[in-house]
Amino acid sequence: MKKTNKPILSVQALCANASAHWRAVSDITFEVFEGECVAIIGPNGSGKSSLLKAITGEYKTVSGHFKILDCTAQQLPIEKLAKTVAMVAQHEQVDPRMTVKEYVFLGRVPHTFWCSQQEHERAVKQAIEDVNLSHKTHQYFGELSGGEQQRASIARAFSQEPKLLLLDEPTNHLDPLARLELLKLVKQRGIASVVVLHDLPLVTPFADNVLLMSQQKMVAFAPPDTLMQDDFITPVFGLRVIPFSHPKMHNTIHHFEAASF
Ligand SMILES: Nc1ncnc2c1ncn2[C@@H]1O[C@H](COP(=O)(O)OP(=O)(O)OP(=O)(O)O)[C@@H](O)[C@H]1O
Repeated sequence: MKKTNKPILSVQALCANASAHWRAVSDITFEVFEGECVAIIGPNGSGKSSLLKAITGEYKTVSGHFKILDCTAQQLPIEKLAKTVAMVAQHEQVDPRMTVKEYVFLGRVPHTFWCSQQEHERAVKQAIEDVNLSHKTHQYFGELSGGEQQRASIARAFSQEPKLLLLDEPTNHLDPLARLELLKLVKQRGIASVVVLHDLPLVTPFADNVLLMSQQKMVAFAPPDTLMQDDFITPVFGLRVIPFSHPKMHNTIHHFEAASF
């Protein structure tokens, strides 16, 4: 279907360097529209985190470009960029002596001079509720379990109320139900999101489009039903895809097994 609105994120033939001697990602082209979720998949070391770092500007664009809200990184004022994009990295550096509330409040920093204290409080409370951490609001970050820390980081990103959410392996440390709930919540929030996922069975129910990476390059960008096929998955992951119909939902779900068995 042809889309009429402008993408929140548009990436065209992007190549980015981590340092003068390291090409982090090459030949990346994809778009994310409002309310859409894109899953980035690929084996360890295929460049998924590097791609997110290229989009946040941590890695230097050497050719091609990316646009956020139709502006290049140079055109977007830093305050607007801070309000627009929220990122949860794989390993967040958080002061363990902050309470959950103090930490989630950091998501409000880009909005400091634009919203009332009431508005900040509302956004923080809602974000903490959304990730089911209300009962830990006043607990220190360092006293949370790994999964709870992960949820607090997501709440920090939600409280920022961004237009674009970048999540690097957000389901790490989460129990099976919490994984499903988190991805459902990201979808429900309706924020354009780009999410690195290792858990392949979660991709089809969650993602509108999938970006498959191998050796720091994009292999394909397509909807899950197109991409979750042996032609794409086996050469990259060494896995065979077994699609079958969900007995109640009547949609396709995918099972994966080693191609060598
Ligand atoms: N600054 C750098 N200098 C040299 N190599 C780097 C640098 N940054 C990343 N790499 C390498 O680039 C490759 C891709 O790293 P990246 O973290 O993007 O992979 P990934 O797909 O996110 O992996 P994982 O699934 O294990 O998290 C890795 O082999 C990594 O060692």
